[in-house]
Amino acid sequence: MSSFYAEVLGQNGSYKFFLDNEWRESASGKQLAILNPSTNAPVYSVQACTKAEVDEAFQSAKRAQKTWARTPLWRRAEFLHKVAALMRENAQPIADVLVKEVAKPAVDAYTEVVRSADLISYTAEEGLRYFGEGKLLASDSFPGQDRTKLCMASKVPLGVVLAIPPFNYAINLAVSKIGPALMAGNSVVLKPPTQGSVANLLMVQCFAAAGMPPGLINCVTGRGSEIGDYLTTHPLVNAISFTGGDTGIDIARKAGMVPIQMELGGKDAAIVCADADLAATASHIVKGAFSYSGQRCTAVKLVLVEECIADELVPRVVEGVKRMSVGMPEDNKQITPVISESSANFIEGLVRDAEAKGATLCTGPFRREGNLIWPVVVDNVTPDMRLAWEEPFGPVLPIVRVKDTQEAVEHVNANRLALQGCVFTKDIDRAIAIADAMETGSVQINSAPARGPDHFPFQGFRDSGIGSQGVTNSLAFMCKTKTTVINMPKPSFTMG
Ligand SMILES: NC(=O)C1=CN([C@@H]2O[C@H](COP(=O)(O)OP(=O)(O)OC[C@H]3O[C@@H](n4cnc5c(N)ncnc54)[C@H](OP(=O)(O)O)[C@@H]3O)[C@@H](O)[C@H]2O)C=CC1
Ligand SMILES: O=C(O)[C@H](O)COP(=O)(O)O
Repeated sequence: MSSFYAEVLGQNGSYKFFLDNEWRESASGKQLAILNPSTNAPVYSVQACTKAEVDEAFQSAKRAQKTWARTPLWRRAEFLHKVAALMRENAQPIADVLVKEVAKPAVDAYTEVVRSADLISYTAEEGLRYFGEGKLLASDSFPGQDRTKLCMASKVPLGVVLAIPPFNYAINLAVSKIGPALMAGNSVVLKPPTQGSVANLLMVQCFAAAGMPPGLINCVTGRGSEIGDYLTTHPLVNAISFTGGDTGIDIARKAGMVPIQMELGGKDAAIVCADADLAATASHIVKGAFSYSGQRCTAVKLVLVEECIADELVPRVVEGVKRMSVGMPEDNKQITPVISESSANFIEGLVRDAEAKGATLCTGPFRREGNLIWPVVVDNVTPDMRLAWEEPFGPVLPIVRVKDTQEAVEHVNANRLALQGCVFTKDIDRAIAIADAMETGSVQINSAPARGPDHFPFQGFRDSGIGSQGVTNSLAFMCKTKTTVINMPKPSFTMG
């Protein structure tokens, strides 16, 4: 690894954590092993930070925030542009680490880092406009009021933001929190996913090298199950931005009066109408379901197809899936090992449950070597099967044959998860009617679900989230409104 990262790695081969612009080893003396999903062997290790170090991280972030909030907006933007440039320069080493930590195909890992740099640049520009404007309200628009009060509504920072991203977009979902938080004048305590920690530490080095004031971002490493509660209930937390699974529901319950932004799991369904272009639909479904081996919150995790065309659609999907390459992320295969052995066991359990209850495995017998699972298309899934409702987060695509689109919509709306969905039809009126009836955060018409482009609003309903992301909505989350009212002795009308 280049000298750019010399300070990040300790002499004992373990990666350090970052506090007050210093790379440090934890006083715990304990390191966490990160297993390479492709081999299940340790590949890196990081510090298991102590509660005292978490306290220090928050205290230092609190100090830094006071100064940062007084830093002119254009300087905040200038800083973020420098970070983005450094991330582009260092995209390859960060991507190489992602390949080993989370088994993301090499090209996709690189794309994620570049996309993240672009997100930072966009946030800097959008933030300049967003925070550069406030509102002036006059009292006489309210019934019975004279024009004696002028109200200035401005956007002020929240304070210290706790950012917790998941493994699957460890860099992109870290910067989608950090960028808006910093533009708004907040400081950040970052708790990276354990698998994805080293990539996050290298990313933090890009912030440090861009001239970051001490404490503006502190990055503490450790297992969520060990230090998670301590972090999320810390008295110095002023906001939490979390992306992950159902853990987020527990965090939300405990958060109290702290503003939270939650992006949680999904069970994104593709509704296929009888009049859809089946070749294009099958191609969107295959890509949507199996990119990064289905480990995307926005992956197609269920197909609901009108039964009159199911026998035409399913073979096209299966044909596409059989063409996918399976193997190691370094070789840039499309299907790579899933994140962990326990995840692979969970995915296998869902498939076995469906098989035992009479579903059809269209891609042949279930095949798995370690964490590598060959892609599975499961047809004739029925509502009594777990696959009809649960999120596999793996390369498995369940297909439910429905009598009509009303049954499909009812199925979508009965799930506790409600992130995205999509509908395929040539009839735009029908597409709009179905999209309106689907009670999910987003609906794509004639394409698979996707988060990007990253400035689009992105939100989950029900157990899939609280609040909305996308650059502008995240900027809005990262601030609060403050009003200052000018009271005048008598009504005053401009130019009046
Ligand atoms: N809606 C969306 O935008 C997205 C949702 N997701 C969802 O995320 C899930 C997969 O990601 P995964 O990383 O496995 O999710 P997890 O919920 O397991 O972990 C997410 C993050 O939370 C941390 N964490 C774990 N326990 C706690 C705790 N008690 N308190 C605070 N933090 C904790 C993890 O750290 P550690 O790694 O140390 O356990 C990790 O950094 C899927 O359900 C997926 O759908 C993923 C991407 C986007
Ligand atoms: O959270 C996720 O899984 C990703 O943000 C999905 O992003 P994409 O849909 O643009 O791949």
